[in-house]
Amino acid sequence: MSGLALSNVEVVYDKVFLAIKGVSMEIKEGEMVALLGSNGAGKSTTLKAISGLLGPERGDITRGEIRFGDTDLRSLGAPARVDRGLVHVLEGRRVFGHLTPDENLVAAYRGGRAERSFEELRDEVYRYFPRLKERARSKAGYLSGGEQQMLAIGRALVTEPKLIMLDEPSLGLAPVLVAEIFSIIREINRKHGLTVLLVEQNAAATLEIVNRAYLIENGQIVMSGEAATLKANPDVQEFYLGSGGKVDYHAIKHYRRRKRWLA
Ligand SMILES: Nc1ncnc2c1ncn2[C@@H]1O[C@H](COP(=O)(O)OP(=O)(O)OP(=O)(O)O)[C@@H](O)[C@H]1O
Repeated sequence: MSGLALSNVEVVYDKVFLAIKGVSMEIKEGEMVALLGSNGAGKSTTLKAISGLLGPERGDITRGEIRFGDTDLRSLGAPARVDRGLVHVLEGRRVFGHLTPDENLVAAYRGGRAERSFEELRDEVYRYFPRLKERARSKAGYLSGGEQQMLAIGRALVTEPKLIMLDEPSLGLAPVLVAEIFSIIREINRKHGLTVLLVEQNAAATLEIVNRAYLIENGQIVMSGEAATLKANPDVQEFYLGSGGKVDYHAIKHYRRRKRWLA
């Protein structure tokens, strides 16, 4: 069972700053779901709450429940969550720059706790990302931004995940590369039934590939639904897809009112 459910989760940083205000979300096994929102909306905080990485940031879950299958995640540390099949690809392509792609993958392999051999998992990563195989002997620090993102995803894949969380994989990449990476993620989701939670600011590209999405603003989920329904929603078009026409400054009051309504 690899479904994920957040129920009424609240996260506080430094004991005072309420960053996540009662977030509830559900991602069923095999689904590909997005969490969309602008800068500072609370997307990364939500992912860190799920993967158990809030501690080093002085963040605490002060309310709510996070379940993965039938496990309550709050009782587990971050490494134990990876062992359960939950992996988080952090924002910013964290790879070891002084190591080759092969060595980066070895470093992520779970050794004695893994079910499959390293070679098998590595070859699978290279099948998905053939560009990485071509660069297998260069230092990861010299790879392009897109290749580093592929390697970061590859490192997550060798942990044998059931659910992968990706924090803004499109950040700073050219649209053609975003399309390539998104389509590979979609293929892994479809062929291997890997459950995916994709955090993005790039709503237009994301709504093309996910089944469903949640929209987050100021630490609260303001809307959710099937990707096609959201794409057709005029508010989503205006605020997230930038296709609502030119901003009319006479209408700004109306815009603010609708924005408040959405929140
Ligand atoms: N370690 C931290 N300590 C204090 N406040 C934090 C910390 N990390 C994030 N915040 C605050 O929590 C809020 C949510 O931030 P978060 O990084 O989750 O947003 P985000 O939606 O991922 O944004 P971005 O797309 O810019 O990464 C913001 O107001 C941010 O300033």
